[in-house]
Order: sequence, then structure tokens, then C-alpha cells
Amino acid sequence: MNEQNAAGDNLYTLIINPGSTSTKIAVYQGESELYRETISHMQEKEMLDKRIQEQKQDRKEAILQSLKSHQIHLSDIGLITARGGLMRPVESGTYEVNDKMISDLSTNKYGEHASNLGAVIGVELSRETNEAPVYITDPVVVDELEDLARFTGIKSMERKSIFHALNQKAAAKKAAAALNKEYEELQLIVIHLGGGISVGAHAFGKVIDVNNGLDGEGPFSPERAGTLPVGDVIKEAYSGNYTESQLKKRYVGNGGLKSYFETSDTAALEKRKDAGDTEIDSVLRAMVYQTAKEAGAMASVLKGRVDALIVTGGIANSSWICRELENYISWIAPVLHYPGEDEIAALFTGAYNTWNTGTKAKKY
Ligand SMILES: Nc1ncnc2c1ncn2[C@@H]1O[C@H](COP(=O)(O)OP(=O)(O)OP(=O)(O)O)[C@@H](O)[C@H]1O
Ligand SMILES: CCCC(=O)O
Repeated sequence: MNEQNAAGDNLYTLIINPGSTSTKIAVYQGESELYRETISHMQEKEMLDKRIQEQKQDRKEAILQSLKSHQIHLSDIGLITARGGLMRPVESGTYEVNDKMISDLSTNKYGEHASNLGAVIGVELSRETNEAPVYITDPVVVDELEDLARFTGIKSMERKSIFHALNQKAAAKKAAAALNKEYEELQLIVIHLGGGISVGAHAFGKVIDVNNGLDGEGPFSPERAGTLPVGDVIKEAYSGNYTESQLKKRYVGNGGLKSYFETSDTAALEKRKDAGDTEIDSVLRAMVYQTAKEAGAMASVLKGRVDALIVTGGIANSSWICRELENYISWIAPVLHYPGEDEIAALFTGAYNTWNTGTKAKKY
């Protein structure tokens, strides 16, 4: 065992993963997970209604509270790894957090997203204690789009690759292992069903097309409106009823299920549907329908040569939704389910391997 490995056995790693409706955290000692916790914010309406950077203190305090309740001192933490947010497009991999990245994330230079807070909170916690190194892996801006996928139909506008890259890649690699193949050998469609929904076409290790739910592409989801009729959007934009940021929030944070039912809690809505609410039944079925349509589009992108479809994210815990979705898509290829997400493990592996092997992290 080399010195780094020996030290690694005692290293405490803090993992921070802010999602649209929750902050997930975990602490590892060496390679063993000490605990993980999902701090749900779904009941904290006032907090979620705030701009992302204004949520920082609440989410940071929730993390500190969680560490305290597990008797872990911040000063014990030797490595911090966080979900990466909206910054300039980058290739897949593990990045060391630097000042340029923090500036882009904290000023929302490339847009607002809960994941912007991961590295920002990570660096604050590091600076407040022992300057632990802070990494991110596979941020939401991983860009492997094929050139053809970038066109919009308006010369001055290009599509952007923004999606649940971390969980899509982690789930795809897990599926590849289950299929006894390398990720780079397969063509897969990954359907991430979270607060946002993204459906990616993975061709031989690259996500060559994916809907960007932050820019009004693809299915509606618990919090995103998805594709909207552009004429109606223009009318709302010029109605005088909304500022630019209010309109963004209307379509991106408060769209989808939240627009219909003022909650993005799919599990709770499913219970109300089961109790006989027919409107909820229709809207949930419509969300499944639109998701299936996006998967069909990605099957075309892969020219029908699809090894498997992978359904993942929080909503994949619903066997009813998975069954309804499968009814539409099982003709494409076998459907594999990885409910929830493996972002915590993916963030840990990316940072710990980089740290433990002395490999240079990528530079932003
Ligand atoms: N058993 C379940 N049945 C139905 N829906 C569920 C279940 N468990 C969780 N969900 C739903 O999953 C959604 C949250 O998913 P997830 O935790 O993947 O999202 P997130 O991390 O907050 O956001 P994102 O994935 O977009 O970053 C919520 O709508 C929640 O109600
Ligand atoms: C992860 C970026 C996409 C979304 O949140 O909808």
C-alpha cells in the first residue's frame, strides 16, 4: 500500500449534491460510506421560491446540521466533492474547483440551476476549515453533442447540452456492466426522471443528443414546462404580466406538475391519483406520454440500433409510472430500471480516484 492509499483509508470525503427539490449529502471514510441523507426541500415552499443563490445559506445550514447530527466535525473532512452546475460547456470528467468556476457559478453567468450551489457551498465549507480540496465530476454542462444536434432553425441560436450528465453516465455505466459490455461499446437511451426530465442518446460513450429541459426542450416534468408553443410564449412575454426572471421561473422552476398542482412531489400526486383524482391521472399520463415521445426521437437519432433503455431518477421508484412508460417504449429495446440516482457514488468515485491515485484533475 503506498502512502496515499494508506492516508486514503482514513480520509473523510463530503459529497454535496443539490437538486431542484432536494440537497443530497453523504460522508465516506476511505471507501466506506458512513452515511447519506436526502434533505428534501419540497415542503419549504418559501426557500424553493427564492433565486438559486439566495437558497445557499439554507442549504448550507441543512448540510452542517446533518453533519452535526452524525457527530462529524467539518474539520475532519479532507476532501469535498460536489455536483457541478451551469458553466461553460466541458468534456466529461473530474475537475478541480477553481476561482474562475466559482465566479461563473455564483454569478449565474451561464444560467441558474440548483447544481450551481454544489461547488460554491463546497468551497465555502473548505475555506471555513482546513482548505480541503474541492472537486466536481460530470457537471450538467457536459457537451458531447453531434454537430447536427446543435441546429435550432434560427441562424443565431444553437442548442446547448444541459442535462443530468452525472446520473445519466453513472446509470449507463452500471447498465453496461450488467450487460457485460463496456459503456463505449453500446448505444443506449437514458431516461432520467427527476425534478427535471432528460432523455439522452448515448452512442459509444458519448451523449450525442439530449433534451435540455432548462431551455424548454423535451417533456414536461415535475418542475419544467418542457417544449411550449412559441406563439403563446411570445404572447406571455409581451403581456406585461411578467419580468424576464418571473417568466423563466414560470417555465423552469414552476412549470410542469407544479404549474398544474402547485407541487412537484410526484409520489404525493400519485397517491392522490390512486384515491381517484382524475385530473392528476391525466397530467401524470401526459408526462409519461411526452417522455416516451422523446425516447422515440432518441431511438431515431441512434437509427434504431439501441442496446437498452435505462430508466432512472426519483420518479423511477414509481412502478406505475415505469409500467406506463414501458408500454410505450419497450418495442425499442430491453428496458432496465435504476430507480433513484447514483450521483453520490459517482461523485465519490470521480473525486476519490483522482485524489487517491494522484491523477491530475481537469482544469476549468
Ligand atoms: N416512490 C416514488 N413514486 C413516485 N415519485 C417519486 C417516488 N420517489 C420519489 N419520487 C419523485 O421523484 C422526484 C424527485 O426526483 P429526484 O430526487 O431524482 O430529483 P432532484 O434530484 O430533486 O432533481 P433533478 O433530478 O432534476 O436534479 C419528485 O417528484 C418525487 O416526488
Ligand atoms: C440537469 C439540468 C436539466 C434540468 O434540471 O432539467
